[in-house]
Amino acid sequence: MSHAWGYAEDNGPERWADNFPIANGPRQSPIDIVPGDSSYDAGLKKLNLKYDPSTCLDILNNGHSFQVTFIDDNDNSTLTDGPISGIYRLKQFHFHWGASDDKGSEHTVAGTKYPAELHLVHWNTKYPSFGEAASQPDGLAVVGVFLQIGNENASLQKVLDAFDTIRTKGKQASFENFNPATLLPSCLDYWTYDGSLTTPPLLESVTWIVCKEPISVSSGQMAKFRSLLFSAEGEAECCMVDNYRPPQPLKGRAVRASFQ
Ligand SMILES: NS(=O)(=O)c1ccc2c(c1)[C@H]1CCC[C@H]1[C@@H](c1ccccc1Cl)N2
Ligand SMILES: [Zn+2]
Repeated sequence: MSHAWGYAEDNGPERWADNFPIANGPRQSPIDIVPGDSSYDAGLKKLNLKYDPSTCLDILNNGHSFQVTFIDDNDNSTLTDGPISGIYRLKQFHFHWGASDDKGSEHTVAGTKYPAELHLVHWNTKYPSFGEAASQPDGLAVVGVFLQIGNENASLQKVLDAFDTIRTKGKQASFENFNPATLLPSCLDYWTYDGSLTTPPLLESVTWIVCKEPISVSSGQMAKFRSLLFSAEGEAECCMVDNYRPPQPLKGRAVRASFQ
């Protein structure tokens, strides 16, 4: 029985290929985005993100990160336009972060790491469910937003205030009436490329949409992220930090920019 994947020495990103050979596939994520190598595409539309706070359901410590999950049986919270066609529904958002402010993001920009990265996960409604979409090359669209150290982020604080109820793996609590649009930067310029989930099962089904402009997070708020645990209640405590995969080979993929 293979032990579960994680981010430790014995089950981390360098070992994922043992159980998930697609880890060495042609369209793996994240990547290092080199702005000078990206090509401006005038055909790329502006992102159209329409989120209804009443679709916000709960918050969960899934043992790899924490996620806020949304009701996705209707088109009340969607992503349209941008680099995609059709309607993609918001399923969940989650973050990746480091043990210190000098690392934590999954994507990097010309080698620069941010202390954290937000992922808003959407699935293509041409497929019957998230699970079905996750196995299709055009099934998912994830909007990535970098966090940089600065002023306290009041919107993010609403999420962090729920952490005491989900400190350990498997803990879940109701989390309602939150508008994830309040976590987006004011400028929605983006880079886009074809990639994958950044954790097992590493499915190559993601259109990545990475915002150029970061949002702010205070050092105190970053400390709150690091108060979560990978471990379940009653297990030896293991701080939830460094839950990021490093950049993967581009393998000839184009990275397009929505801005000049
Ligand atoms: N970092 S990321 O944005 O590339 C990302 C986005 C969505 C999902 C994942 C990672 C991983 C995380 C745990 C489960 C798996 C996936 C999933 C969840 C439940 C059922 C199936 C699957 Cl594939 N959801
Ligand atoms: Zn993620």
